[in-house]
Amino acid sequence: MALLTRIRTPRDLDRLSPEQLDQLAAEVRTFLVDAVSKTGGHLGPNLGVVELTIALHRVFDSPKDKVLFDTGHQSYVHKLLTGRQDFSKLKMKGGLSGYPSQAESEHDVIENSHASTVLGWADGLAKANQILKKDDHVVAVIGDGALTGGMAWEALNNIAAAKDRPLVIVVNDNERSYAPTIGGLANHLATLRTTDGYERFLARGKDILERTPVVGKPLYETLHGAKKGLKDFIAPQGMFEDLGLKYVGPIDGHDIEALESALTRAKRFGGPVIVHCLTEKGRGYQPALQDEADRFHAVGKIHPDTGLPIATSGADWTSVFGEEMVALGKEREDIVAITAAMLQPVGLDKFAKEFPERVFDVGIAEQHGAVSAAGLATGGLHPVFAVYATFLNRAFDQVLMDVALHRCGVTFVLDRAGVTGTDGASHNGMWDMSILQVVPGLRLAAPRDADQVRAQLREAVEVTDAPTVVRFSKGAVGPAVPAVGRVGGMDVLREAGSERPDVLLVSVGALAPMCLEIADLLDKQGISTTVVDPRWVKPVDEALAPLAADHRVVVTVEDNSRVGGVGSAVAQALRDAGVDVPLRDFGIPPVFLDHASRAEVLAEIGLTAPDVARQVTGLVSRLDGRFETARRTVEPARD
Ligand SMILES: Cc1ncc(C[n+]2csc(CCOP(=O)(O)OP(=O)(O)O)c2C)c(N)n1
Ligand SMILES: CC(=O)[C@@H](O)[C@H](O)COP(=O)(O)O
Ligand SMILES: [Mg+2]
Repeated sequence: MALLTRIRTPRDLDRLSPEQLDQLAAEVRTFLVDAVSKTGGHLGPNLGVVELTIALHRVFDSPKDKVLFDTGHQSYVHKLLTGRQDFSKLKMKGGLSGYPSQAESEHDVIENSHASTVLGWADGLAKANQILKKDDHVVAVIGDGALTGGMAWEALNNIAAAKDRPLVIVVNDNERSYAPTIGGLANHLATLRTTDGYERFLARGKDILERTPVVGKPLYETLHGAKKGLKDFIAPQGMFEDLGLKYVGPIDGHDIEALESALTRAKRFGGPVIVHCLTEKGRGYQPALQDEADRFHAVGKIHPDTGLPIATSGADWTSVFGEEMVALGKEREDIVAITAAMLQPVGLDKFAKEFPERVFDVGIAEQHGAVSAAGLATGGLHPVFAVYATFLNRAFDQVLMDVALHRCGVTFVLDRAGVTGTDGASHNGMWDMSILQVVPGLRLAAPRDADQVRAQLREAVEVTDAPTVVRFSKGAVGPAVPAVGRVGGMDVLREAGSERPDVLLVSVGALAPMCLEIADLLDKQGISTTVVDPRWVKPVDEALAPLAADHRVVVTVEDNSRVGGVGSAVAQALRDAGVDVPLRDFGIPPVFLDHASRAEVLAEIGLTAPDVARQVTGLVSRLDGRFETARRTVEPARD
């Protein structure tokens, strides 16, 4: 690491020779494999942008110039070159974020890990520079996958309209999201990739012609002057040029010299320009290159030399869902599946293998996924759209106004619901049970264990006139939590065992084991508790209000924002039923959560059994004066 450790700021790159730059790239790759194999992270994407990021920071002057990354998962090299080389706690509490972080560095801008937003940011920054007459440059790096997102095209439409507004767009084209990127855009990029770039031709032609000054130079000027016809003839630039964007490329994204040349030309262009870079996800690391599934897009801890996972997790929520989908697919031909470029991460890979014609990868296009689901349902099928909870946020209007308004039988399966933790604020699935509360007719299930995932998925796909949602956590599925009874549609997980029970504890989804632990802790305080799992949290079960009336306190516990979540809905249901029982709702506070493990985040926000039990004990004690009694008995002895 002789060179890498000497790079403290991007300006330290300026003095390096071409040979040293190649050595630096090799050192960065070695560092990435060594560090990320220990912590887990986005190894493949970052191995693919080593030379690109070095060239970017040599041509542009961050932080004066803004170097922006779409999704941000490929910003590890950027961090290494901007003074952050301790990756020992990557994505861990107190360690580096796995994405850009303004708190970490003045070189970082976009912290949002949701794809396809970088061009919007860049458009705004470029407009600000123009109005404020700042000569700062804006360069936005967007992957071929992120380019399939609708917002990217909304931004391009605006960017292309301003021919005089400098903005450099780098398309990091590695032909993959997780799997190969789908769609017409991917095909178009492939055309551009295979065409012998006009720029290369021009560069070669210029080199030859300039060596013959008498004839060459005037001839070069003539050719350059006729470049439109020449360009179309030699290398059709397709839609980017048709949109009015200057296109530079395709450029070898692993050739620092070629990259610097293209980026320098783009920087000087004085308007919006696209630099199309061809890169290789996982480059330089054989295990990644051999991994056809996703080229080590996001890995856990791995053996650095083999790439094999160190810890193999047991059954997880995702695989339980994926297996039940295959069973359902065999039973019902109308069941089809949708993914937004995440077939394997959401567990649809087995379904796709079994029913290749009944699964649709729409690209990173959740809004389109939801609307096309409305079309599929209207056409007589039952689509199951599997998506991470946090990514459904952007398709809220489509769920509301296309799926629900038209009473379409569409099932949304939200993986990574609740606190995920290590991917930072924008990855927590903490908003779905709030924003979806307002969707008329929508039914929302939160399974508590594997059996309930299977059961509630089956119940969901039976609904043909409204959207249904099944949401579950990230990672290993918890222990089976059997019901001991039933009230209305709700499972009773624990009887209070007393005539006038103190607490009705409404347990939501995967927090069931924690809720049973809370009941045990309350039991030790002489507080009797009934624990119920509503299973379908929206609409609130009609039996809940009468059941609450038989208790002295209602407590709800959910892995979702407290604001507008299940607790709020239950409180409203009690009010509507005229049941005047105190309610205390426990959930995630309305804040952005810093990256840490799920357990660390839950502890930080007080969503643990001891924390909840302590607060409920205080509430019950205050209710019946026990607190007063207790205080009197502990008053200091009179002297
Ligand atoms: C809205 C949204 N949907 C899905 C994801 C999950 N995701 C993260 S990276 C990625 C693939 C990105 O592909 P690309 O933009 O080509 O970047 P690469 O990893 O190839 O560098 C996806 C689908 C996301 N971050 N945001
Ligand atoms: C950057 C991105 O959005 C995905 O790669 C995400 O980080 C994957 O999350 P999981 O590791 O939970 O599948
Ligand atoms: Mg890509």
